[in-house]
Amino acid sequence: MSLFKNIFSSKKKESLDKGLEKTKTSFLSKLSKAVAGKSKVDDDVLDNLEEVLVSSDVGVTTTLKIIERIEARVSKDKYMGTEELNTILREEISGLLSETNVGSETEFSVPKDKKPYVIMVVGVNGVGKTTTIGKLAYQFKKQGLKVILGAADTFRAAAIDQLQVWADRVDVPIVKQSMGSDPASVAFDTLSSAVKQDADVVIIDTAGRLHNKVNLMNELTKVKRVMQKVVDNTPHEVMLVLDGSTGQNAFEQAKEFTKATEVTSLAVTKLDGTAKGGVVIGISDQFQIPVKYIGVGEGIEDLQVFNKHEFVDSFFNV
Ligand SMILES: Nc1nc2c(ncn2[C@@H]2O[C@H](COP(=O)(O)OP(=O)(O)OP(=O)(O)O)[C@@H](O)[C@H]2O)c(=O)[nH]1
Repeated sequence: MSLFKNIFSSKKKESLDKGLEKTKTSFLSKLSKAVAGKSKVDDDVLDNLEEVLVSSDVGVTTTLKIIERIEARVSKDKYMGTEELNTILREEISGLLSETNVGSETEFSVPKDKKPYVIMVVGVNGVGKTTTIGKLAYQFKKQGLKVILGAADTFRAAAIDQLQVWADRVDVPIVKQSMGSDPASVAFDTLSSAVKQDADVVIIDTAGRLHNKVNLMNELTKVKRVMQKVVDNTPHEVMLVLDGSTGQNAFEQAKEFTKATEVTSLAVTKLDGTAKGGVVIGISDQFQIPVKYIGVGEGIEDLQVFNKHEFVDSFFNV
């Protein structure tokens, strides 16, 4: 590995460790309480562990899966000391994440055979959608790719303004219209402009009003249909942004959005500043949709490509 890559990975690790600090501290302290005074993993310890995982936002279904696996190991090995629990939990969570086809990437990238590569971003207000688009544009631009943003969240003027702020910050072009205009028309203009300018990546912000699912579904369907008039088979990626700090709410939003449109990737934001980072484990396990990115801070560099091995390492390394 080159020196540059080494420096980069250690910076990434540092920022991931820092981002997951609250989740980790809370999780490990609950875990040590769960085994306090016990030398062997028994039914009581497993019950406590179940509570720890559920209260760490791993989600009930995924928690039960993990508990069942540990139970099976305990009954096979006959004896398991509580001091081994951390290692065993780490192995089981790693194993669980390895079974899904997610989180093996380590670098920001877009397929080279799709130009422009079109990402449509969905998610409710306030989850960090605009920030994630800005951070992503920054990463792609850093690689020398030509990026264009489309402000198709025309429902609120603030959404357009915020995207403009990020476009200025990253220094990439943005296509926008006035508030209230047709999002599909903005998407059309953005793609046309991308084709004309020979852009590599297009990121389209859309409104995510969940209070009326039928409207949302119709709107997203229309945006997609209109995009396809300009570039075949677009969007190539529909990315749902979820706020990790909302824990179980993020699960609910994932369920609702996947009903309204075909979501192909997830970004989980605000993992720093929350103890609910376990949500990434549950979401990765339960939705057959890759968590591609995680937000670990408000800064422009604070978006990471989600890698399950790095995540589990950071989670369990004390
Ligand atoms: N700590 C932290 N804050 C974040 C992260 N991602 C976004 N935020 C903050 O979350 C707030 C909302 O982010 P926006 O990007 O404006 O959210 P949005 O989903 O576009 O919401 P609207 O603009 O209201 O539609 C901002 O204050 C961001 O700085 C993250 O990974 N960590």
